[in-house]
Amino acid sequence: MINYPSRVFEKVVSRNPNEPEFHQAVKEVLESLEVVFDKHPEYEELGILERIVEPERQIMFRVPWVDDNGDVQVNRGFRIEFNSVLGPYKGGLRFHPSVYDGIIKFLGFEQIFKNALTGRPIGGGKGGSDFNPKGKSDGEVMRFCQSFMTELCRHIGPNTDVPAGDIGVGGREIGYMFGQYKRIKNSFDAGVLTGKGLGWGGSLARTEATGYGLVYIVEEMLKDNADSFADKTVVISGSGNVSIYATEKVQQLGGKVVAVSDSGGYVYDPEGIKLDTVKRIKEVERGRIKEYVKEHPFAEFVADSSAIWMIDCDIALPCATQNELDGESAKSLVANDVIVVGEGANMPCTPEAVEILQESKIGFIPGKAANAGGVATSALEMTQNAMWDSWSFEKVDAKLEKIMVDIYKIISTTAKEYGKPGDLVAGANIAGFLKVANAMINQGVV
Ligand SMILES: NC(=O)C1=CN([C@@H]2O[C@H](COP(=O)(O)OP(=O)(O)OC[C@H]3O[C@@H](n4cnc5c(N)ncnc54)[C@H](O)[C@@H]3O)[C@@H](O)[C@H]2O)C=CC1
Ligand SMILES: O=C(O)CCC(=O)C(=O)O
Repeated sequence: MINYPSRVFEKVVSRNPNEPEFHQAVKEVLESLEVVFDKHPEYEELGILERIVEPERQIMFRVPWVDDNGDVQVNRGFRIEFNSVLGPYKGGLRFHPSVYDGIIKFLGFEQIFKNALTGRPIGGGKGGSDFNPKGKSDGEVMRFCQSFMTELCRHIGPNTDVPAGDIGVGGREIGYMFGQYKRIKNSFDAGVLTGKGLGWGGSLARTEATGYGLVYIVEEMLKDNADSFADKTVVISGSGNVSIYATEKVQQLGGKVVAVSDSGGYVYDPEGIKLDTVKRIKEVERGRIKEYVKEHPFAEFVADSSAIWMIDCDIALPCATQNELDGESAKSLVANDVIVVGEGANMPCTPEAVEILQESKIGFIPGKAANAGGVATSALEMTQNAMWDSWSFEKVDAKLEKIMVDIYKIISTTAKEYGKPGDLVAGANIAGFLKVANAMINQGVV
């Protein structure tokens, strides 16, 4: 007879057809949990898995807006409120043309366990739209965000569901959405969104948090092996929020980042990436990374973003998007004697890549632990909002660092306890699951 997680997985596939990313995320978690059910038959008796894979609520809505030519455009909006057993639904909004319910569902599912690992009282959710902000004017982005929030505001609130940014959603978009929420509700509910501007309820260090947090947890793993980032050569994909601030922290710790990318390709700068240039191109001009080589003649641009993993390095940090690092890329990292891969993005490594990296004994930290610093700092922003207070950068950063060190300890200890020492995928999935499952038992069948 097939075991409990496999039976639940089969049902997930048949009830959610054509959603391969969601299947991938669920499969990885359920496979890790097989060892848990031998010790805890009560989870099966209470249908914990059947409930955990089913979102509490899924919202899909029309987002009509008018472009600069006066033409009406229609996009799809999504919010998937996955699990609120630990606190209000919490997770970002992604604006990208690839968005459909399968992507939002995989991200929302990951968010449940990630948020549990942070130790903060936050449930899991995610949302977004197939709107493509690339090439849109500020006015178009504003009108889109206002229309998106006109519907979303019915479903969110500081104690209900608290969205934030993700791919394609940064400070500008959060500002437009907050303005529209406040206008409709006639209420300055600072805690309804995180990633806000510093002058109106945002937290210092939230912008930096995901990238910094990633580097803190990787540094902790290196420390466990009597090593550090100093003098390490590092490759970081993407050149958005997570990548930029991971690069900044690696550089502060004495490492050399030699390559970053966007969906058009990567730049390789053997002298070390000049972060000021990347910040200007991406954060101010909203341009393409290939512009970098115009200013730095020793750098090279290669119009193939996936080839970034062929570059010789010590540490690889995928910080762009799901499934960006496949089996071939993993083989190349192994051949180049990489020592650690830390996932800054959500599910950036394919299952085949994870298997290859783990079999080769490369230190591997999965996204739900490695990129948890962003949402953890969002929770710190919610705390400050609830207290009508704002903390210094140093205070928030110190809390973030401690949260990341604690996550590393929890996931490595849990992996050992369940007979899988060094397997941080299992450690993260099991530790996150136990916290959520036990709270679900306490709260009854709801
Ligand atoms: N922003 C946050 O606080 C958090 C983000 N994440 C995850 O980190 C990843 C990146 O998110 P952000 O930096 O916030 O988004 P962003 O929109 O600021 O940046 C995304 C970057 O990835 C690049 N990109 C997209 N597809 C690519 C590809 N195939 N190859 C190379 N580059 C590609 C884009 O050009 C852009 O530079 C996503 O997986 C997101 O879910 C995870 C935790 C928190
Ligand atoms: O800060 C947040 O709530 C969102 C973070 C996020 O979307 C993520 O962890 O993937």
